[in-house]
Amino acid sequence: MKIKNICCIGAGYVGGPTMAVIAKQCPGIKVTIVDINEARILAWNSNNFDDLPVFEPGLAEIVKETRGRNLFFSTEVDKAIDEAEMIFISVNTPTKTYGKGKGMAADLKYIELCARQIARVAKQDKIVVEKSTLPVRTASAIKSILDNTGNGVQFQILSNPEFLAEGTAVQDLLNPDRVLIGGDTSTKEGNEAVKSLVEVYSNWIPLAQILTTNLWSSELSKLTANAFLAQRVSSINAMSEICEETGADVQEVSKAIGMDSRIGPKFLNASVGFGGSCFQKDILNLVYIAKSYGLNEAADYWEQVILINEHQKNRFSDNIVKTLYNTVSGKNIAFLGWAFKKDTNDTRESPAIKVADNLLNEQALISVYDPKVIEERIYADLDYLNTRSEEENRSLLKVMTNPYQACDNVHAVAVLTEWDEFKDYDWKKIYANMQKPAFVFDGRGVLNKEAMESIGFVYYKIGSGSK
Ligand SMILES: NC(=O)c1ccc[n+]([C@@H]2O[C@H](COP(=O)([O-])OP(=O)(O)OC[C@H]3O[C@@H](n4cnc5c(N)ncnc54)[C@H](O)[C@@H]3O)[C@@H](O)[C@H]2O)c1
Ligand SMILES: O=c1ccn([C@@H]2O[C@H](COP(=O)(O)OP(=O)(O)O[C@H]3O[C@H](CO)[C@@H](O)[C@H](O)[C@H]3O)[C@@H](O)[C@H]2O)c(=O)[nH]1
Repeated sequence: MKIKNICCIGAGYVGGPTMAVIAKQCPGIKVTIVDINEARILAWNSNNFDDLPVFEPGLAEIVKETRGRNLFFSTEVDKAIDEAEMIFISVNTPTKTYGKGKGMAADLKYIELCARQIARVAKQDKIVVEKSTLPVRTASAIKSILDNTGNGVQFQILSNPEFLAEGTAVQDLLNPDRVLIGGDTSTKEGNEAVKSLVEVYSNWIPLAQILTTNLWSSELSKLTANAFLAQRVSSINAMSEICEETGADVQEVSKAIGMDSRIGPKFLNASVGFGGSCFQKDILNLVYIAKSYGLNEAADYWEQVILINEHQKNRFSDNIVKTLYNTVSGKNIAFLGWAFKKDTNDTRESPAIKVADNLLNEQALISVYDPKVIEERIYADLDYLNTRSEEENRSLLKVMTNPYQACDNVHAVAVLTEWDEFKDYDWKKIYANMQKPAFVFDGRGVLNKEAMESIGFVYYKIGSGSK
């Protein structure tokens, strides 16, 4: 079937950019993104393109080009489902916070609601595409709901996991390493559905990069990819601690091992820990799946990736306390960066949150500057932890709109996100206005050690031994 009308349920970090790029590359397809969150849809429809709910380099330009042409944002979910031949489900699948599997399993309630809504509304055959990241075998649950509660129309389920990384979403979507499409390859209808989606992507992606598999391989490949990526970060972070004790430098070690073509140079940056909405959630989900099949050794193996990540965040804040003469009570610490990585306004699972919480427990006073994250978000992240009252969070932590103000008169500066602009600051000016000795804790390894030390800073870089 040649697709002319696509609906995407979920206008978030994945639904928004993914569909904007499909609309750009396929002017003949009408793409409607729907969401129950009215404020979010309003923001996507804003005439001020700085107000779009997702910040991604290059995204505003694409929305400007396509919105109103063949890209539409709406809260009319039923209407968009009814009109579309192909429906992407791109809703959130967070870690469960209640009941069986609490803290590990993926919460599929939003997925199920979408399936039931599609079944209720659909009056013609539809192709339903899983864009959200899902536990392996979710497609069978979606199919069961659709077939048992639908109006007798035929549904084909495809799995089309998204591999974009935030901050580079537009580039990743325009030039993906691969697109993965899983379908029911045992039936003619299943194969035809796969072909329809391949055709959509083939408008801009070479066929050799569009991989088709069975449904379960596709679903599991997404969890596997994230587990492998996060494992690399935890592996290099585990080495960073050994580097610090032995006088090795983790950046030199990364370079040395990355030049081995079997290892490769990417994803070897030691850091204060990985964040983002996916890695932790997806690995916990994988661990839960393995446990549910009784595969305890496999579960323990992958769980270690999370444990090292927790350790890395705690180790960073512990080092700040230890270095500041074992007390930060009443001391001012500036945070440069709150987002979980550069070039995004997303803060989900950002290591900055845990590091701040640890330091606030030690009664530190924190001033935060992030070029893209708004004050409201920072307080919401802290309040969500429920460690202390909202009033206390607001009195102990201040959000600044100017980095020099954030660093004014502080005892220490901590770099929590690798924003490029941090490298270009007037560090002499920052030094002059700080308490002495002036400490810098570089959790991202972005500043130049020699330059910082020559200004006079006591400079600590993650994974850099001083021995
Ligand atoms: N964020 C990423 O970089 C990324 C990358 C690849 C895959 N994923 C996966 O994609 C999925 C979506 O992630 P996200 O970051 O875009 O989430 P998000 O929270 O930014 O967006 C999800 C949206 O779905 C909406 N929604 C939920 N239930 C709905 C319903 N019944 N009807 C209409 N709208 C509904 C929410 O209001 C929200 O706006 C997740 O499964 C995630 O694991 C995320
Ligand atoms: O060498 C590295 C690489 C990454 N990170 C950190 O790891 C986290 C995740 O980074 P990244 O993977 O670049 O961003 P995400 O947007 O979380 O993307 C991941 O998660 C998405 C959601 O599933 C997938 O689609 C992507 O392929 C996968 O890279 C961030 O906190 C980074 O700072 C490091 O500390 N060191």
